[in-house]
Amino acid sequence: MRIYIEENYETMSKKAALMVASQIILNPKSVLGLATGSTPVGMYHELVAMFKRGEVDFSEVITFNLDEYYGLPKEHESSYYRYMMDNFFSYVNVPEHHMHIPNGMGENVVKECLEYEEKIRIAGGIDLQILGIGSNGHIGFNEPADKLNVTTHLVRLTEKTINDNSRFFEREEDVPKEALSVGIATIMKAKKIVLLASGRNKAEAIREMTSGYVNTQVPASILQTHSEITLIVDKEAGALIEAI
Ligand SMILES: N[C@@H]1[C@@H](O)[C@H](O)[C@@H](COP(=O)(O)O)O[C@@H]1O
Repeated sequence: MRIYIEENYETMSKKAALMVASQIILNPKSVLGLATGSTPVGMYHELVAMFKRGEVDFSEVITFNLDEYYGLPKEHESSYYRYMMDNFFSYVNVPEHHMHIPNGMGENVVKECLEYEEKIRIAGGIDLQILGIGSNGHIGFNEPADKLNVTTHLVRLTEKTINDNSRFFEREEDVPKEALSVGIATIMKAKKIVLLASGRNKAEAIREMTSGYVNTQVPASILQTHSEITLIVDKEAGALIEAI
């Protein structure tokens, strides 16, 4: 595992944006796995700035988002579809038919999940997967559990995640209780993975995911078994890392 401990959120975001841009410059047809949450916002804004300066072109890039709330219309201000539009897609030239976000309103969830996996496979798999991390160690919406789902699935969110994510909703009871998420193997099959974390409330999760042990109660810990994983954290999130 490559670990970069950055001075602050801004330098973390710039480094992540440079990694994405280099990937696209080397392979303009790259398939990107994208994350939401507050952590990658700075990276997206940096990529938009690079695009506006003509430093990176997304016209052949294909994207797959990790997850979406179940039962939330995509027009809802807190949907991950809206997040992606507002922070990234509306400002760059990823063709619309190249953008993929799980459909949280599909009538047949099982079919929806199978089709999502199939689309990733047909695209040739993910070249570069961007991840954030939940304060409980979740990646995508793969929540701590005794068993982890391998492929895209419907997941019941934990109280911790509902509480953490309530800041994006008017009231905590408005946070959907379920979500669609790609699975652990969907993530692990990515050729390269970059995980970002910022702030003191991620320090325990980062310590656990770099502990040298795989623990399904900290889903991100499985990333230690990936051969091309880069962790970019700010000083606060990296404060408890013990072994490098
Ligand atoms: N499903 C998303 C994750 O993909 C994200 O990594 C995590 C952390 O979010 P934040 O960056 O806002 O702390 O929260 C959400 O639950």
